Amino acid sequence: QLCVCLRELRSASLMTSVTSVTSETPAQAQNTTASRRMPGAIIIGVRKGGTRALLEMLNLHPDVEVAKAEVHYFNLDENFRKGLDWYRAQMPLTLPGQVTVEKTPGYFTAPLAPARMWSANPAVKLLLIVRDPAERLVSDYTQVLHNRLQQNKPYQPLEELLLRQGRINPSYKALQRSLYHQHMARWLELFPREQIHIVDGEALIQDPFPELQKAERFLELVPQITPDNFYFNTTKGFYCLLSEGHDKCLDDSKGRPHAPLSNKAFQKLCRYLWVPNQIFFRMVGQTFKWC
Ligand SMILES: Nc1ncnc2c1ncn2[C@@H]1O[C@H](COP(=O)(O)OS(=O)(=O)O)[C@@H](OP(=O)(O)O)[C@H]1O
Repeated sequence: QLCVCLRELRSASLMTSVTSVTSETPAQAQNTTASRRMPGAIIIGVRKGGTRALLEMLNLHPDVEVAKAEVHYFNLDENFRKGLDWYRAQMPLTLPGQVTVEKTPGYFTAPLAPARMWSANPAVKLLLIVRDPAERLVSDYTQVLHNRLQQNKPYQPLEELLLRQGRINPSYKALQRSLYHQHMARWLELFPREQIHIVDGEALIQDPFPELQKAERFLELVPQITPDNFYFNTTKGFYCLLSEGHDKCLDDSKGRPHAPLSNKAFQKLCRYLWVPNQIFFRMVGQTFKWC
């Protein structure tokens, strides 16, 4: 009930600290004080990896409250300058014992994000959802293309950006974001490996429940999410969420048809990514079935 109440408070954007009205002693009342707390866990990336799905799925747990919008605190200087009080104010109301989770996929590739996050809270738990980096690149391009089309801006075909004189163009930004080992190395300089939980993005699409069970364990939550929280929506082509009689699918920006890329160019990309992927697998002690 408190959880439902909190959700209402959050959507009404009320004050930063609210005490429930009961006939408790001040100490008991303090225990039910809802306030905006620093995140106990952050989904740091990867962009287009399934970060929104993971956040919404974690939010099924009654002891998890999530920041609905991406906060971009540790990656954008203009937000970072606003300080930790500003950051905390972006968080949802929670009760003691609940875990606050935020997701900003831009953190993973931002050079300064690991050190900034470490100084804010070296004990914060990190979640990284990964996906085949070749597919991720195409999805990344598709999103940029969609935004440019909406703003009537010119755009280049993917193949033109990805290839220069028939070879993979290493300065293409979306390709750099897919070199997971380079970014991961920076996080592992500061955070111990066991403080970073890696979620398999493809597995989350195929069958979300087992991935959520692992995430619950990592976050030391009492298991509460069940297979009944998910159903496959044939129209959407993805699993959607069921909770307290409500169902929720992610919006149409998730699962868009990907921009075209010739099979030949895609194979070149896969070959290019093979070594970086092997380095990443070794670095994290986990392997994935990527192209
Ligand atoms: N259940 C469910 N419903 C819809 N979409 C799902 C789901 N699970 C994972 N995905 C995949 O999430 C991909 C988008 O990833 P992100 O949310 O990380 O994107 S973003 O970086 O925040 O823009 C999105 O990628 P694309 O298919 O390339 O659009 C989806 O494949």
